[in-house]
Amino acid sequence: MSETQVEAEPGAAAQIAGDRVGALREFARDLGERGEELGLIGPLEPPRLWTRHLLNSAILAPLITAGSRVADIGTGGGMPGLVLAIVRPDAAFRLIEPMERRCNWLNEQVERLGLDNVEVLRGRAEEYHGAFEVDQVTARAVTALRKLVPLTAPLLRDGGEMLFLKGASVQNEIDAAEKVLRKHRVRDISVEELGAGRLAETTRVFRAKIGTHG
Ligand SMILES: C[S@@+](CC[C@H](N)C(=O)[O-])C[C@H]1O[C@@H](n2cnc3c(N)ncnc32)[C@H](O)[C@@H]1O
Repeated sequence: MSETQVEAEPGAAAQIAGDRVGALREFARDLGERGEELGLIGPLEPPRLWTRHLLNSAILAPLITAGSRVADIGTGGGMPGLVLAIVRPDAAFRLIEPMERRCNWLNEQVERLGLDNVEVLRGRAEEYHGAFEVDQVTARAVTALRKLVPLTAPLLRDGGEMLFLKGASVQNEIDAAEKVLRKHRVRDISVEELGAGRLAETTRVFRAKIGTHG
């Protein structure tokens, strides 16, 4: 097993997670120790757990609105939904994940960390269309934008917001998604670079609203 990264940029972690940094560290420890064996992270990930996964997810926290109802799609081992739920106890998170083993892991962490703002829902995002409405939807590494928009837009209230962590080819994804963006009334699109001056690796977020209100 590879050695888990000693917390990179501890100053940044404390700054981003505030008084929740202890809980984030507990989660990091468990994910680093058991994540590979449980198939939650690849064998190359433990040495870059903080840089690539935890801080990369937590950096979205300031974009979560106080009191927001949030759905995270394809949470896997916890990124970004569980990390955000740890850092933002003032928002309510639904983590939607089809794989049973990953849901068991997420539920175990929710219990262990005493999180009362998280509900883990086993299934695919499309199974929850029409079941509830949220204010914000998040996702990382689930699918390309042209598929992600139809998966997530029906979960959002009119005026709700999409926050997707994306890689360097995000503009190509936006271009390829032109039709579905129009079909789902996605507006106010921006790509923001987060973490500049705080993290060694900055993160891109696709940010947009849907519908006509808000
Ligand atoms: C590559 S993993 C990424 C996991 C996590 N978001 C991360 O960044 O580490 C993709 C995850 O999306 C889930 N997934 C795939 N299709 C989905 C769908 N239609 N609805 C919800 N989750 C889905 C998979 O089960 C898997 O856990």
